Amino acid sequence: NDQTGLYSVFRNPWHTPLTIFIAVVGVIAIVALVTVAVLQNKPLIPKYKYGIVLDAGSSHTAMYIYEWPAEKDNNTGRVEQTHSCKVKGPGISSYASDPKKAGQSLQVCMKEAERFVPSERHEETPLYLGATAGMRLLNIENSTASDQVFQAVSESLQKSPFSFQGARILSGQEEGAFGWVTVNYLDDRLKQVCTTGALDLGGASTQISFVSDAFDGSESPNNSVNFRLYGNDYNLYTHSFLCYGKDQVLRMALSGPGSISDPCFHNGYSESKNYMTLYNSPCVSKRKPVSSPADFTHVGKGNFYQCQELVKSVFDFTQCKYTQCSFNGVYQPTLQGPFGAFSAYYFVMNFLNLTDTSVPLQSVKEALARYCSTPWETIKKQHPGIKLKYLAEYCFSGTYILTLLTEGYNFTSETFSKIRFIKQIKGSDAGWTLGYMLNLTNMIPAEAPDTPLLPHAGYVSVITVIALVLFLLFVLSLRPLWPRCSQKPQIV
Ligand SMILES: Nc1ncnc2c1ncn2[C@@H]1O[C@H](COP(=O)(O)OP(=O)(O)OP(=O)(O)O)[C@@H](O)[C@H]1O
Repeated sequence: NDQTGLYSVFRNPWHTPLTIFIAVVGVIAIVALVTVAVLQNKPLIPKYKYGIVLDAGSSHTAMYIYEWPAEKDNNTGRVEQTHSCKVKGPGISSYASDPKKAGQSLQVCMKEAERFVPSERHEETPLYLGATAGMRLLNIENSTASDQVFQAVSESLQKSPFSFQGARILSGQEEGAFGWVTVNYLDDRLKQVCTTGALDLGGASTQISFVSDAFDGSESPNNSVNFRLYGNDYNLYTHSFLCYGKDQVLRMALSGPGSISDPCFHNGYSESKNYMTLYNSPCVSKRKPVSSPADFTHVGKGNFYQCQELVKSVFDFTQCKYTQCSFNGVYQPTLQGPFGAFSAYYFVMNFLNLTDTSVPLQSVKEALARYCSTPWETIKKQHPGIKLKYLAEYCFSGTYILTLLTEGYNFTSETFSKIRFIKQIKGSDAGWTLGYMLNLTNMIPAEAPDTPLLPHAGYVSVITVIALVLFLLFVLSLRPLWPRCSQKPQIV
């Protein structure tokens, strides 16, 4: 019949119930496969965990909040600083005569932490307080007062909703080593053989830490720290010089020869200062003159080269019982690799516009010499927004930094260019706090964690391509069932 004949002519050979069925099932299977692949392996909605570290330094206390994806505790480079808070007032060691105030001073930052860490995470968030050189000095001077300060800050931190893990003094070695861990963790260097050395300049101590092929720890075991991180063994050289932070060195330089007319301060600078406050530190107490007036006038004369000589006088280069030393008879192996210099190294060199280490060392010194010889009145006019105490000290601090690096640690004009002055790396402050937390939370495994073969997008693409190929093969395998077109026209 005509109607059947017409239908036969225009009928698509694929439109048989079987091919339609195969096609539908195939498409559903691919969609299902890809959906499962996408959903199964998709990163979960970020759920973060938190850790808080208080850095109780000699000049001030700072709070750092770190966060990391909850399911990735063990992966390198995933812990980030999400917030920091500067505690108002001086460092906790300055509250020796009124310890309660040390505890109270932390409260504003702790309240801030309560807002930054989601409340459902408060209870499980570890909170640490580590104290550095200021408390080391107070502990030497008056251990009862130091205990009382710790008692007061611990009581204050126990009141917070976080999981307080204790307050303690870090040894100089820990401070240096954890600073090195922080820099290398943030730089993603910990899976590599070549690491970055760490230079930290605080108010009361300074640390140098680096890996050197020439150092196996045998010559000076006290300077050796061994780590096994991500499957690599590191033998780190580290040393902390107590009293060689920039505030204490300033006292030493002031109480040394030429203390009243000071080449490290600008011409025209003149301030009345108190001898008692100058000498109330174990770093300088021995230098106190037998009979000194209550006050003295500190007058600047702005001369970099004389300042350099004065600063050099605080280092002892006369004794060394090892093959080589930095200063004060402390062993130091040959410098190796790039270095990151942070804390006061950065604050000072950044202010002086001298962070570019591709500039020859001689030109850096000349620039600093020009700055030091600028009259105090001009300096004040040029930098109206800067805290006067810092402003007055930049000439001294810059001179101390260059002298420490070159005369103290033996950086040459060539190796000076390997130093990077840094404040932060990828948004996290360089300093010991991150390394300290990573260590205490066991976040850096000794062995390298297994990494997935492919990134997520690559994985989904591979699954999709394989699914398509399988589907095509399946359809081809059904070839015998395919409807065939008749060779002859159907119209009779
Ligand atoms: N913007 C700035 N300009 C100049 N100096 C600064 C600035 N900010 C801080 N400082 C000083 O830099 C020094 C180092 O500061 P930092 O906070 O790193 O040390 P700290 O932790 O108090 O000392 P330490 O580690 O020895 O206990 C201190 O003397 C501090 O007063």
